[in-house]
Amino acid sequence: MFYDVDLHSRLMLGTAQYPSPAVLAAAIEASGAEVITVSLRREGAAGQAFRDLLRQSGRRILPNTAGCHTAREAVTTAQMARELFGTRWIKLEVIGHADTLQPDPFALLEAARILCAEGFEVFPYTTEDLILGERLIEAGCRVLMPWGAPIGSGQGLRHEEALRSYRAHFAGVPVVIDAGIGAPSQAARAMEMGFDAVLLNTAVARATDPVAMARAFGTAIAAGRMAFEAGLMPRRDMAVASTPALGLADLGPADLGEALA
Ligand SMILES: CC(=O)[C@@H](O)[C@H](O)COP(=O)(O)O
Repeated sequence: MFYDVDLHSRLMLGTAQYPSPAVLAAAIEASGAEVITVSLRREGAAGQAFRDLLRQSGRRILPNTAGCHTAREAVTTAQMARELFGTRWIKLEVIGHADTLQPDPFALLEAARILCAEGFEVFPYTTEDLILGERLIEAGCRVLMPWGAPIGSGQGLRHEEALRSYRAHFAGVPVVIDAGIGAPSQAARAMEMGFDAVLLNTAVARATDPVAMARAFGTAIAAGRMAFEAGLMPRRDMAVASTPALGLADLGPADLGEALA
């Protein structure tokens, strides 16, 4: 449940950097994603044609504030997005660092407070910091989106242990891994760890065949979730024989002699 919306697909797909609008449309279709995210600043919600393409996809649109560097910019962009797309959903990105594209935690929290108070349903792109997560919840966010790795890096779950703690700490909150996912196996891993969804863009848009890659991600994410729900076996440090010893002949020295006679 993401702000009282139940989704079947746990993949949220970005719409930037595709080789053509036709490939984007086909990738959305192949992915099975029910939520697509669009950047107002990067695409400039790029004209009517692009918006029409997104609407025709029939998917729920999650506008995002990618490219914003201050709380003020992000708030204004969110307000524009609400007008343009007629949605209260907003993926809130406030970038603090040009190299790492990592979130600015202070500006993020400031913007989240303002937007939640204005009735927005905020999906905050955040680090895996637990205290920041708590403050975002206090501000009114009902979803958290920690990064897997820096945007566009394809590194996967860079701080897996921290993300594991994050998942456990916010057990009752929908948590989406956002950014840095490079391969379907990494997305499946996130799902196996119990995250609620994965948001990604570059790995599909920049694939040699974006449509096939979108399908691969959709399948991997569904499989990862299925594995989580099936209950993964505990990881062990030592070997444990998988074949039961029960019922095996107990060939002591005497029996052995007989058997060989
Ligand atoms: C599309 C979008 O919202 C990005 O800012 C997002 O965080 C995706 O990151 P990747 O491109 O690394 O998947």
